[in-house]
Amino acid sequence: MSMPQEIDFEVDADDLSFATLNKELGTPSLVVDDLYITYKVWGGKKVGTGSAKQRRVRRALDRSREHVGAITSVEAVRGISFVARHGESIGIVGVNGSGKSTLLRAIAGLHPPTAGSVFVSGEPSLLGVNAVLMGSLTGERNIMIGGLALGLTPTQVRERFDEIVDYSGIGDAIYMPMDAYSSGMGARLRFAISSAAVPDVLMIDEALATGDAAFRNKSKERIDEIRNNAGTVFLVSHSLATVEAMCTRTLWIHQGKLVMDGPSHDVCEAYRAFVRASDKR
Ligand SMILES: Nc1ncnc2c1ncn2[C@@H]1O[C@H](COP(=O)(O)OP(=O)(O)OP(=O)(O)O)[C@@H](O)[C@H]1O
Repeated sequence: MSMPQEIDFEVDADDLSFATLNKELGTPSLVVDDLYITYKVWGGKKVGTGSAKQRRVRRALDRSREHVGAITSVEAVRGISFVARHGESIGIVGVNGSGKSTLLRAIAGLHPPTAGSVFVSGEPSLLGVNAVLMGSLTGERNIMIGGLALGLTPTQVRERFDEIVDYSGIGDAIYMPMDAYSSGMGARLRFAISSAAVPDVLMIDEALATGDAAFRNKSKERIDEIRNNAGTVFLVSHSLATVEAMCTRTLWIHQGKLVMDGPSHDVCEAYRAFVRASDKR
């Protein structure tokens, strides 16, 4: 799919109608203020253009740079600002490489901002449960690891163990290494662990995409439960149907920028139209 360099209908944060979006919502749970995340990639740059002979001469004249290696900057998130409130479930959509996961990881505190800030009220719980789980270990061990990452004590994890296994519905597979799970089984267990603590801020990255319809219904109930307990849920997904079903509000990220922020239906419609138009080009 070809991509335009810039999208010309960028939304100015000042124009957003928070009054409509946040009707009956709680106080802010998260403030992202002019956030920039830049990755430094070593050796990612093209060595040079021109003929092979020209490149050899250039390398001969520039030995020191060759040994140091080139550094390429990837600006994955470029000046994103928004406020999330208690009781909101927020979808994040955008094409591959638009910066969705990077934004989520920054919210979880896994990436320090290059510039700007992320303020979180209360305990931002997920904090990378996906990141801490280990495929070579059994589901049972991963429940303990994930539970501890959520801030539960070992006793609390043991108390909730049966409930997490029941919720995931994976049965005796819990005693097998997670590497042996199908993607759907892995997604179910990750979701069951991530949401075990009814966290203040739950972040879900594609985890629901592989679940079946029954599991998606269960996930929606759990998301609603977290929202009813004044939590905030973020969901990154390529499934617009899932985002529309689960999220009250959606952010559309493109080339690291926030291009639209509003009710899920409106944003998903606009994004669908953009993808259709891009496909035709
Ligand atoms: N660890 C990394 N090191 C260098 N560049 C990275 C790293 N992770 C992501 N990027 C780059 O940052 C940009 C945003 O990537 P990100 O994974 O956040 O996008 P995404 O919208 O989640 O994509 P997808 O839908 O494909 O999962 C891309 O250009 C990607 O190549």
